[in-house]
Formats: sequence, C-alpha cells, structure tokens
Amino acid sequence: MSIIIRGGTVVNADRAFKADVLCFGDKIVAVGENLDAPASATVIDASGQYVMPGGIDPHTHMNLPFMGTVTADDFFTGTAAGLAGGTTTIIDFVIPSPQQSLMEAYHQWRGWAQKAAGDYTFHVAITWWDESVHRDMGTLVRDHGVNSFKHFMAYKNAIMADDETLVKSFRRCLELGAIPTVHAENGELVYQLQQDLIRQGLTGPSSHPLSRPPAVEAEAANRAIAIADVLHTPVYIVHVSCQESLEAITRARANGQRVYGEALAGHLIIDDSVYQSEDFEFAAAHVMSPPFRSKQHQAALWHGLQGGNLHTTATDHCTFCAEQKAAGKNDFSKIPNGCGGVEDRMAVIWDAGVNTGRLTPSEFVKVTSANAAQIFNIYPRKGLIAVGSDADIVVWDPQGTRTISAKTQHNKGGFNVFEGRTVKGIPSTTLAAGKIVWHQGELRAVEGAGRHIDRPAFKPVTAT
Ligand SMILES: NC(=O)NCCC(=O)O
Ligand SMILES: [Zn+2]
Ligand SMILES: [Zn+2]
Repeated sequence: MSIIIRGGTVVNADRAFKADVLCFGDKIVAVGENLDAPASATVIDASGQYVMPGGIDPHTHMNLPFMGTVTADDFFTGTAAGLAGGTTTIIDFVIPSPQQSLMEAYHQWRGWAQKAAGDYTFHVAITWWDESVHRDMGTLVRDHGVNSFKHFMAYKNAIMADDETLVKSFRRCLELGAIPTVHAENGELVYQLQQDLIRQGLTGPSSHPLSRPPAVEAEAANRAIAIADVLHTPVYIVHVSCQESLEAITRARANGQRVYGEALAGHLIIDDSVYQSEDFEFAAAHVMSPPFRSKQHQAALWHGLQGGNLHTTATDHCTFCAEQKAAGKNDFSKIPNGCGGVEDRMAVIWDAGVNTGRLTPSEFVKVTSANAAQIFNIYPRKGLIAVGSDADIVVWDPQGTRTISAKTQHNKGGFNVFEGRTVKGIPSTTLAAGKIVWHQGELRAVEGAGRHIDRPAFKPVTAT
C-alpha cells in the first residue's frame, strides 16, 4: 500500500525543492530527502521530473442534460480522461431544471457520479427561486459539503437566473458562508442578438460569436460584481473570456472587493478564427459560451493569470459529438454549447505558460490546483504536496512530448479543440488517492474509485 516517489523536484504553490514523497493509503505520509520506505513500497523514479499536486479542474460538466441532449462524457469517461492528463479532482455542476427541487437534482447528480474514477465535488446552480430553494441551500451547505452556488446569467428560457434570483441567492450565500459563482453573459441580449441574426438569414456557426460579443459578457460581469459589492459577498466569475470582464475584476479587486476569476484552457489557446470555417462540423465543434475570442483577448487573459487577477484555470469540459452538434445545422442557436479539454488542460497550460516563461512552475501549481483548492475550501487536503494531504500527485516530465488528437484522447465526443498541437511537458505518472492511475501512457482508471469531496462552509453555519 506504500508508494515512494524518489528523486524529483516537489513543486508547491509557494516553492520548489528536491524531495522524495512517501504515500501510504490515500495520504502523503512523508516528504523529505532520502526517505526510508518499507521494502514492499512501489518505487517511482522521478529524477529529472517535477512532482506536483494533482490538477483540480473547477469547472466541468459530465453527464450533463443540456440543450435537448446529454453530454458524451459521463463521470467515468470524463474523470478517467482527467487522470490521463494529471487532473485528479473535478468540480462539476448540479444544474436543476427550472422548478426542480435542489435536493432532487443534487441526489440525481450524486447518483450519476458514482461512476467517477477520480475525486469530484459539486457547485449547485440556482436556476429559480422560492422558499424551498432558500431552505435547500442551507441543507446542502450544512449536510452535504456544498460551499459554492452557480448562477447562469445566460440561457434565457432555460436555466438563466434573473436579478431577483441573483440578489436573493447571493444574500443566502453570505448567510451560509458559501461563495456565489456566475456565468457572466447578459442572457436577454444574447437572445435578442440571436433572433436578429437568424432573421437576417445568418444561421451558421459564424453567427455564434456575433451573438455573444465581449460587451455582453462585460455587462453581466460588472452587474454580478456590483451586486456582490452591495451585498458584501465574494464572487467567482467562471470562464472569463475577454479583456473587458477581466478589467471589471481587476478594478473591483483594486477597490478591495473579493472577486475571483477563472480562465479556460481553450480561451487561452484558441482564437475566434475557428468560427469562420466552411466546414459546419468543425465550426460547430467549437461552439461554446462565451465563444473563443481574438488574440488580443487571449493576451489579456494571460496577463490576468500572470498578474494575479485571474486565479484558476479550468476547461468547462462539456463534450458533444458531431451528431449532437448537428441539431443546430439550420440554426446556430440550437448547437449544443460546449467543448472538451479535461485531459489536456495541464499540458497545454504548461506548454503555453511555463515553456514560454509566462508562468513559473509554482505559478502553474497555483493556477492548476492550489488556488482552486483554497477558493473552494479543500486546501490543504488538495492542491498541496505535504504530509497529511491526499496522495493526488502528478509526476511531470518536462521533456516528454505529445501531439494532442481526438484519435488518441480518452474522453468521448470524437473531437479535440487542441487537435494537432504538440505539447512539451506531460504527466508520466498520476496518483489519485494513493493509487497509480496513469503510468507511462497506460491508463488504469477504475470505475467508481472516485470519491465525493465535502467542502465545508467558510464559517460555522448558524443560519437555518
Ligand atoms: N460553456 C458552454 O458552452 N457549455 C457548458 C455550459 C456553460 O458552462 O455555460
Ligand atoms: Zn457557462
Ligand atoms: Zn460550464
């Protein structure tokens, strides 16, 4: 049951140092130079490699019923793909349909997640409001390890939260010691712009970014931040894709507000030229919201990560295959929104972040695990290599290379937005809860081995 990782450089968010790491059961039990280990221990040679906390992807959608279909990846295939890429924990979303009870939806998602091969935990979306929602938020925080609630400011006529819901839910979050998170896009504007474009006969995927320009995102980001300011709550903005939203976050933080921002690997790497393809399948495969943006916005996002105004990196992993995307063949607004990435996030961010000198290895750890663990209150259990932390570890070979392709990926969907990109810096071994789940290209994911991770509230819960 013991594993010793020998001779590597341990990288935590605060420093990097030479050390062996000894794991017993699902925990790290010693970190230091020339450690003794039981004779029966499995030895992993990490010389010339980095030993880092397993990645935390704070934004995925496995098994999601969405836009008339269900994502291609379930909790097994999605988390297994994550393990292959060095991500050992995901934070997924329970998304009740309007009028569905929060508790019913929560238990539905917990049931689907029984298959997970890696650890998981949930944000719960507030898609409507009444007294039962108020009550169930309390139950979720008190009894079910939920400390974050999600608000979709987009997706009108579906899961969009109006201002009344935002205000009441943010207030309730404050009372409970939970953190509100938002998908910031003005859903009414998106809806009207979609109708305008369709009326003009502009029905193809190239209209998708036109219906969701940066100002639509920035309006919602500014509104969510203003609501949080008035109510004195923190707020976490998911998938920040444009300079204007980043500026809103930067401004609020400079004024002393506790605002966090998340960047997606896709938004950091891929630009909006993908929507100009004549090939419907290719362009539709990139339809996600907010859309991919220009290189100028990409550069701003990197600056946000470097400057500490964006804190986490995620994928918004939400895969649909070509047949599912074809639902929008004659109307881009019906293309199921979402792209994959859970397997590739760590490698593409290392390659485009560390190899280019934008991020140090410790900064990489911050934005791929430690910050998410701290913001969502599972630190130091996750996001740290230290005695007592979970043995979720990625041994990272900075010289290893891989050319990303849908042909070799482990997740479903049959498409990869990073197709053909060769990355330098890959996981040679992944440990999840003290088990080797990825080793030298071999995936050893076990269905059902993942655990639900409770996330305590940020203060003792006294509210009813
Ligand atoms: N992002 C996306 O296009 N699909 C998943 C749902 C969401 O996060 O908005
Ligand atoms: Zn979203
Ligand atoms: Zn999402």
